[in-house]
Amino acid sequence: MLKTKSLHFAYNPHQKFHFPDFELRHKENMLILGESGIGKTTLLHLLAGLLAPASGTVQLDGTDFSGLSSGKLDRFRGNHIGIVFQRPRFIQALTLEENLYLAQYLANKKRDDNRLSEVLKRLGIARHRKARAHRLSQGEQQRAAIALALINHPSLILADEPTSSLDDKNCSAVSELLLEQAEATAAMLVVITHDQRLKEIFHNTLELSGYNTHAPLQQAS
Ligand SMILES: Nc1ncnc2c1ncn2[C@@H]1O[C@H](COP(=O)(O)OP(=O)(O)OP(=O)(O)O)[C@@H](O)[C@H]1O
Repeated sequence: MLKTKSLHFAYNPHQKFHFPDFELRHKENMLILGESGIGKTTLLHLLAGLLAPASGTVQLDGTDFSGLSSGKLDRFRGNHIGIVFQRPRFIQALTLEENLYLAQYLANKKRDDNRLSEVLKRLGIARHRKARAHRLSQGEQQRAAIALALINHPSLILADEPTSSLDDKNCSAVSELLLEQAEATAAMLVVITHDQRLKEIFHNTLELSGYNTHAPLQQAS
């Protein structure tokens, strides 16, 4: 289960974020919506343990992030959380498969060719495994970013604007792919976006509508 409680964060004293509490169980998914600059990526980074809250807690399957040293948190993230970043974070000098092997290595996992082939096949990019990341088309890079997030069987998948630069056809394909993959691995899926098209695909939504500490936000469903 993913659970947040009284999450506060500030980049500076003038802009304070207070995020609503929510819980998500395995196989559940949630869309976090809100206008540009409202704090969606900030919340996603708190859920990934990439940012530490000023106060409040994030718990994933009983592990409270605040109880982990930064090294332990990095390993925990590598093993349990898959992140689809807004801009794919590949090492451009490496091939797609080398990037995926590296992700397995960094999570202290054994090199697993079967898993790699399975993920690439499911995402329809198996023929590109020997290609360098920058040679892939935008849509292929998007799917490769999902492969990178899924390779280590995460229990939580976090996706930052995975469809914002895609046309309608690829937008549905990518969202269905994320939902399918989450379902297949009993993972939780959190997608943040300002892409209103996703409202038709995801039913559990959390709308961020303000970020001062005196205006707690509400969870909608
Ligand atoms: N590293 C940072 N240092 C200072 N301010 C930051 C930093 N990152 C983000 N901000 C500010 O915090 C606010 C929220 O940013 P965030 O990226 O979380 O918003 P967002 O809702 O994801 O926006 P978008 O939809 O445009 O990506 C913005 O005003 C942004 O300028």
